[in-house]
Order: sequence, then structure tokens, then C-alpha cells
Amino acid sequence: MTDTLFVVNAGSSSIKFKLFGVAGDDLTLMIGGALDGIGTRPRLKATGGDGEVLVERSFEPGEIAHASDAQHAIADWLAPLLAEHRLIGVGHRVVHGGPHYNHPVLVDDEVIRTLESFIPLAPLHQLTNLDPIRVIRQRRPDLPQVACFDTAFHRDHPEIADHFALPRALYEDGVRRYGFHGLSYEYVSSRLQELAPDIAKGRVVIGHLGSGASACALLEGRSMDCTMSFTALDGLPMGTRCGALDAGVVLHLIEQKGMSSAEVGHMLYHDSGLKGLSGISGDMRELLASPKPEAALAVDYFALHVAQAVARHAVTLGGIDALVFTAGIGEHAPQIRARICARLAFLGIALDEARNAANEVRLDSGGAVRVLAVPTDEELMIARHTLRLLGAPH
Ligand SMILES: Nc1ncnc2c1ncn2[C@@H]1O[C@H](COP(=O)(O)OP(=O)(O)O)[C@@H](O)[C@H]1O
Ligand SMILES: CC(=O)OP(=O)(O)O
Ligand SMILES: [Mg+2]
Repeated sequence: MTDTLFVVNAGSSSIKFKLFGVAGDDLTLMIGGALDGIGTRPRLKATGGDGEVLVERSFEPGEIAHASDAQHAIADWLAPLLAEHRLIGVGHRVVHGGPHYNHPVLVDDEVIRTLESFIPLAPLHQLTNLDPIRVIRQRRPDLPQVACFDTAFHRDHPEIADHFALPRALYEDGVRRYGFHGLSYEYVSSRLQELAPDIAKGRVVIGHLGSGASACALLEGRSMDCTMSFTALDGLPMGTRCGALDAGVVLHLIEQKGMSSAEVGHMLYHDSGLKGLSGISGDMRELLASPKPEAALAVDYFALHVAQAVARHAVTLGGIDALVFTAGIGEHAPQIRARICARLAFLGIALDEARNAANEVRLDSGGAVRVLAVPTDEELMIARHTLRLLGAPH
């Protein structure tokens, strides 16, 4: 029987999972899959270590309306395959680690309690992240589980990036600019060290453009700033989230429009961003396929705001040596990358059209700023952290 590690990565529109074989410190991918399009176009797809398709099926939106439906569908399909191997541990992506965790931790009751206290700070994710931890703990209390945080990578960012311009007492109370997508940034940064070691040491901006989207400024591979902050609502406009917003709008909705905080919260997390702007969909593929002017406006808005964030990070870094695209949109949407880069031409950013259209890794046309598309692998990052914490099996 092979020793294996299982990894769960619950995002806002998908649950991704991977099973790795473990031999000493080596991790070998055995199964990788995702159930994405939760609530819109649910689809379960998984492949084996050589890329062979193991399952591919679509569901009606109502069949997989919530993350819990997706967890059950994945568990039903996966259970017999997992039983063929010896599972030594499970690694989880947990979006919010608060001020407590700047590194992955072994899960116990106390850790679960602490992480539950962050549910209001990540309503789209935290509960979905903790659910599988609790279910596995009930069924297999002997199995070590490791929580890896989206916030941990940013915990050592400079003090100036950690503050809002609010009364200091709030900072002491935990109202800080945490930053998210850290597992993705950590992985992409490690890939950059392999792909372009000269650049990896420099001033790098990574755009994690998925259903949730953020941009991170990195110097020598360390986070200097992130557009997401206290919650995963801040920064860029996203699939269904508003991004940075005048706090006065929130006051107006509550005080003048009589909305409850729950109603405002639902609107900002679920009905805003690309979905709110277009009135059509929060899925970038659907917007790109739509002939409607509202879809075009939403796409333009997204590209402008990403470009603005890149320029802002260039100020933080005192220049920019590389712009790296990752996640669903960043890896697969040449039209969006082209629109973002066109707005950044004044910084010396220029794409090679053919490379961009072909989704190659290197995308620039040879100018001063390197542009790359690097597929993220949050699951491999989680597996590495989990194995490091548990120690290689004997
Ligand atoms: N080929 C593509 N063209 C444009 N957008 C794409 C493409 N493939 C995926 N996307 C977009 O990527 C987003 C999902 O990204 P992903 O990183 O998987 O999100 P998450 O992890 O937050 O669930 C969706 O908006 C989807 O429309
Ligand atoms: C933090 C966050 O927004 O994650 P995702 O993009 O996976 O929804
Ligand atoms: Mg994601």
C-alpha cells in the first residue's frame, strides 16, 4: 500500500482536491480534481497522475447548490479510491488564520475553536474550509490534519501594510490588513525561483485572478502588500464581491436605505463584482461570450482595476521587474491579460501577442518587464507544508 496525503482546497466557487503519494520527502500526484461552478454550472472532473480522465460529469445547478453538496459528491466518488491506499494525513486550505497563525498548524479542538471565531471574517470560505476538517475528525480521529492559511504568507509583511488609517485600538483588537491567497503566492513565487531565478529576487507583482481576485507585491519572494486586507472583500472587483468600496456606501445602505447588516453583507459578497456590474454573471467566461454592453463594461472595469493595482504595487516596490498572472482568469484568459497589459504600457509592460494567445509561460515581447503566466498549485503548496509538519513517513 502506498502512503498518501490528501489535500482539500475549498474556494468560493469550487472545491479542488489532490491525492499525493509520499515516499520520503517526495510527493507524487496520484489524483487531482475539482468540482467547480458550484451553484452555476457544477462539474466534477478528476484525472490520474498521467493526466488520464477518471471522472467527468456535469450536474444541474440545483443538485450542487452549495459547498456541502459538492463535498458529498466528491466524497461519494473518492471513498473507494482512497481505501486502496494508506492515508497518513490530510492538508486543508483555511482562508483566515487571523493574527494567530503565520504558519500551518496541526488541527486540534482548540485550533478549530479559534478558526471558527474567524467565520464572520470569511463568510464565503471559512465554514466551507472547516466542515471537511470536522467531518474527517469525527470519522477518523486518528488521522492528523493540518490547516494551511491564506493569510500566513502575508503575516510578515511590513508594518505599514498591516494598518488601516483607523484608531489604533482597533488594530490591537485584530482589525488588520491580513491579505489572502497566500498559498497561491507562495507557490507561484517558488515556481518563479525555478523558471526565472534572476527575476524572482526582484520586484514582482502577482495577480491571482480567479473567482476571488487579488494582487500581491513581492520583494525577494516576500509579501510587501496585498490588495485583499481584513477580509477577502477588499481590493479588486471579483466574481460576486465588490472589491474596495467607499465605506460611506455601507453607512448609507444601513442608515438611509434601512438595510440590515446581513442584507448588506449578502449584497457585497454574493451580488456585487462582475455579477452586480453586468447583471448577467460573475463568471468571466460567460461575460466574454456575451454580446451585451453591460458585460463589456464589467470586463473593462475588471481589467482597469487590476492594472491600477499593479501600478500601485509598482509604487510600493519602487518599480517592477515582473508581472505574473495566475488562477482561473490569469492562466486562461488572454483577452483579459491583453487589456490589463495595454493599460500598463507606460510602465514598460508589453505582451507578445502570439505567446499570450497560446497561454505560454513567458508572455512579454522582450522589454524591461518580464510578463509570465504561471499556473498556481495551492494543493501542492498545502501538501508540502503538511508533509513538513507531519514529517516523512517511516
Ligand atoms: N478560459 C477561461 N477564460 C476566461 N475565464 C476563465 C477561463 N477559465 C476559467 N476562467 C474563470 O476563472 C474563474 C475561476 O477561477 P478559479 O481560480 O478556479 O476560482 P476559485 O478558486 O476562486 O474558485 C471564473 O471566473 C472563470 O470564469
Ligand atoms: C480568498 C479567496 O477569495 O479565495 P478564492 O479566490 O479561492 O475564492
Ligand atoms: Mg481559488
